[in-house]
Amino acid sequence: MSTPAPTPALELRQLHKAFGKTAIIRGASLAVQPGERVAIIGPNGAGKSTLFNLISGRFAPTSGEILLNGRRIDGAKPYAINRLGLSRSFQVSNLFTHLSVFENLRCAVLWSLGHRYAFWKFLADLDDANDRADEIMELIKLDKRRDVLAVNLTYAEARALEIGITIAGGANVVLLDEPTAGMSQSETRRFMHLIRTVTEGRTLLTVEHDMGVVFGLADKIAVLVYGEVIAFDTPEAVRADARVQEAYLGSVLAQHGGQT
Ligand SMILES: Nc1ncnc2c1ncn2[C@@H]1O[C@H](COP(=O)(O)OP(=O)(O)OP(=O)(O)O)[C@@H](O)[C@H]1O
Repeated sequence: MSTPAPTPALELRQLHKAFGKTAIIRGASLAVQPGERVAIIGPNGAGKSTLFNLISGRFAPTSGEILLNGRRIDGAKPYAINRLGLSRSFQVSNLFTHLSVFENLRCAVLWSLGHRYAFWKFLADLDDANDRADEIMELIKLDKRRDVLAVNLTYAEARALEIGITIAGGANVVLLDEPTAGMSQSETRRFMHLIRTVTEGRTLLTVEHDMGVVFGLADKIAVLVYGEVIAFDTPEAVRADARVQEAYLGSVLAQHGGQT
């Protein structure tokens, strides 16, 4: 008897999204297994951000299904999806700039515990939240910057804090939108290592334009072209896929002098 296939951590089934009469996502399907790191790539305007907005609940799909750990979430509100274990990176500008690194993390932990309304529970959980904030701070390597206000962090540090906040609630599916955008090459290399550490044991979905990051980080790559997933496979298989070469990757590799 064969063992049943595991429930995907995240599954898209024939997802469609139109803005007015313009179809942007056109039957996208994808099944991401628990613990996989997946990069979504594709030409400008292919619908990558729209897909993230659908998964995280910012937009409701026109049709199709989204399942998180086997449970339908399409059309659910972002906070409800977050409570079910999916977290999306916030932009740096969403940090509390005049709180310290530690305070930002503690706020995120407390928010995820759902104690923003009950003050007595808030106090009881403060110790736990402090411990958890300390743990995350070590994980994102900002423990030496504990009391620095977010406004005074370097760009890369702020992005690390953003990722810390993203995982503060213990989400098992993490969406990162261009995590290394705006970083130097050496910062990018360090940051890839940090993303690996922080997402260990979690499922990661990332939109990324930097092919070095894509091929260095992802277990699998999903290629989105005109709102459809035209390939979903290992980096080696995607690189060798003739349709991908033709639709997208050929031109990207040419721009990068064939380097990935
Ligand atoms: N809220 C919206 N209303 C109308 N059109 C939208 C909306 N959001 C996105 N679009 C359109 O959907 C298309 C896909 O945009 P999207 O940002 O998802 O692509 P992308 O693959 O993330 O592109 P890029 O790589 O350039 O960031 C674009 O033509 C965009 O103008």
